[in-house]
Amino acid sequence: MSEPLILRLVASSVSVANMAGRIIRDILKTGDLGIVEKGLNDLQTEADRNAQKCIVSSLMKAFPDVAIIGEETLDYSDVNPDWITMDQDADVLKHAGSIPDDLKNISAKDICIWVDPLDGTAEFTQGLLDHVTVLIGIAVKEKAVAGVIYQPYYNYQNGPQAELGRTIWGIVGLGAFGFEQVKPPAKERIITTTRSHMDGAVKGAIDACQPTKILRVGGAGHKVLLLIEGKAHAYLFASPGCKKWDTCAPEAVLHAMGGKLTDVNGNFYQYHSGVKLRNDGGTLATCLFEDHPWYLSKMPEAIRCTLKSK
Ligand SMILES: Nc1ncnc2c1ncn2[C@@H]1O[C@H](COP(=O)(O)OS(=O)(=O)O)[C@@H](OP(=O)(O)O)[C@H]1O
Ligand SMILES: [Mg+2]
Ligand SMILES: [Mg+2]
Ligand SMILES: [Mg+2]
Repeated sequence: MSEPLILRLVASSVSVANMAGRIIRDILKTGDLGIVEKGLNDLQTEADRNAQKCIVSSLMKAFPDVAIIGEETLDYSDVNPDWITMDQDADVLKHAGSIPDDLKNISAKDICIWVDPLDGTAEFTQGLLDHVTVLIGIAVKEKAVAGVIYQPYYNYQNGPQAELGRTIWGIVGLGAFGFEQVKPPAKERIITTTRSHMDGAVKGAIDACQPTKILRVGGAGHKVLLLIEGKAHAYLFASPGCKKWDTCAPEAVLHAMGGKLTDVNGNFYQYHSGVKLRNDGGTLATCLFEDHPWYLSKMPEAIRCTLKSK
């Protein structure tokens, strides 16, 4: 009998995220990023385009009845056949006996896959390579239930011989894998936030939490990696900048390991295929779910009102 659909989706997503990571690294090696300005402070490179072509074409072929939404608007008529993979990661498939009951019998029509082929594009163009992640989030009905975060330049500080890349994945109710879970330092309050889009509201919300340290880094995926590895206590971005493809995979991985991601009013985002793309309510994520209410209680009233999710 074949493995449960949720596991096959995650196993395919892990394999295709690894291939997308190789595509990203190959483009950087050419030295020509093919940068297009989609809008103000909003870049797209050949790596974003080709990585998404690889991910969406592969997943569409493997799961033709599932909705897939990617960040980039693309023409899929010229996809390189070498970028289409039907591989399924064997280590993921080993978990077939531990799937939580509510995910055992999901239906393809209830699934939406959210793809950010390259999260941290600005940082990629600036050489801040560890900020880059490939994000594939899987939602069943409105809930983010599984996610893959592939970090293509993990280890790059260790020199040219170092093996690059790592895969983190999780399923809510099963667990999260591919990293060492470390609790954040008890006597500190480290908050990670945007490096590129700081404004009065973002700063006001952070200041209200009286952090001992602020880590300004790129990418929703990278910021959630800082949480799950205990390098930050909270990810706070009191701005409607993130989209559903930024938060679906990170939210699922975080929830799978005991953290929590909501808007700044404490509401969960919804991820069914008809939902609004923009996360109007901002982002508050904590690596320990029990810390979440404290951060919510510190949100200034004016910011909570402005960022009411619509
Ligand atoms: N309109 C608007 N207002 C405020 N902030 C915005 C806006 N659009 C994008 N952003 C922030 O820009 C960062 C990069 O966006 P993306 O994650 O969409 O980019 S990408 O995946 O790298 O292409 C990301 O912030 P970082 O957290 O610094 O990565 C987004 O939250
Ligand atoms: Mg982008
Ligand atoms: Mg993104
Ligand atoms: Mg992107």
